[in-house]
Amino acid sequence: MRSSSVRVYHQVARTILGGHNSPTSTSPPPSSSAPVAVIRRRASSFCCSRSLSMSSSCSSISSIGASVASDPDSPVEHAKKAAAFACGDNYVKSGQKIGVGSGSTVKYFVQFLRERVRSGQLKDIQCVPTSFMTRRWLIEAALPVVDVEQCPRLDICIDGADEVDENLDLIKGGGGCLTQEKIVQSCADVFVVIADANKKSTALGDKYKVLPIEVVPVAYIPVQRWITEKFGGETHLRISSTKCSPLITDNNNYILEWHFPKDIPNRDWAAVHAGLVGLPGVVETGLFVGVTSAVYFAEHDGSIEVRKR
Ligand SMILES: O=C[C@H](O)[C@H](O)[C@H](O)COP(=O)(O)O
Repeated sequence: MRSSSVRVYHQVARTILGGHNSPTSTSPPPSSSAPVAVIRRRASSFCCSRSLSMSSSCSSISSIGASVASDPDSPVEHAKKAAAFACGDNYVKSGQKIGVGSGSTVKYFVQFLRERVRSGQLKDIQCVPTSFMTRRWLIEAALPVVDVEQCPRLDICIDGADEVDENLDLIKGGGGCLTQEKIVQSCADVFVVIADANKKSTALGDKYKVLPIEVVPVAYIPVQRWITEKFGGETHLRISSTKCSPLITDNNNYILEWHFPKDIPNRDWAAVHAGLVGLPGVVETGLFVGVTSAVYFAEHDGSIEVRKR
């Protein structure tokens, strides 16, 4: 099922950036049949927010950079912030239990929560982070932090993505946080994504060439073999960009990067995910299939496009 779209234009940026649940906002409240809105802020250039570098010295390992430290005044960062604030204004309400994703776009969502709580527009929220870094950001913002042990049911989860296809299915895990992200997303009634427009594609793999897969360390070699035998393609162990060792996840596991074949049968990513997590030693994959309610894209020209399932 493809997402649908309608365009709505908006000329006043402060409605996006400032007005909590503003009655003048042109973004409609979410509903299953609501159209997609595009909120036009301003014309601007755009650049990629994440770099991916693969080691060429060894065919079985790869390294991946964390989010590149971007210029906070760049057009893309302004657009990411606007997308995070617009999403927050449309979905977040007082009293909610909120899953908070990971990555450079989610950092603006934490900023949104801090500002709205400080201004008194949001009250009595509880935040469940999906990574060490997000937990730190929430603590530094003096926001109430809990975990899924205390809050196993969440009203909403808002997260970033590495690729979003036309069905709003996702590849996630570029920052290595996929397992906690999947757990928190699965606890939430509604899951919404905020992402820069470079993440938008027709089919998974068009933009983001690898699927992150978290594995128990002792199993990484057999899992690599099984993936290649069962599904084709190649897998590389993700190596830390700051030490000469594998990247260790928040759960003390490794990440495999699967360069999957282009011809996944029927693009049945749910079947691929099920096959992968059935392999002994595989903890989770970065595939988020059929779970996204809406995506707020930070567009190249500074506008926001909202796609809903
Ligand atoms: O593991 C990392 C997460 O899946 C992130 O949400 C994803 O990589 C997007 O990050 P960013 O907003 O920095 O592009």
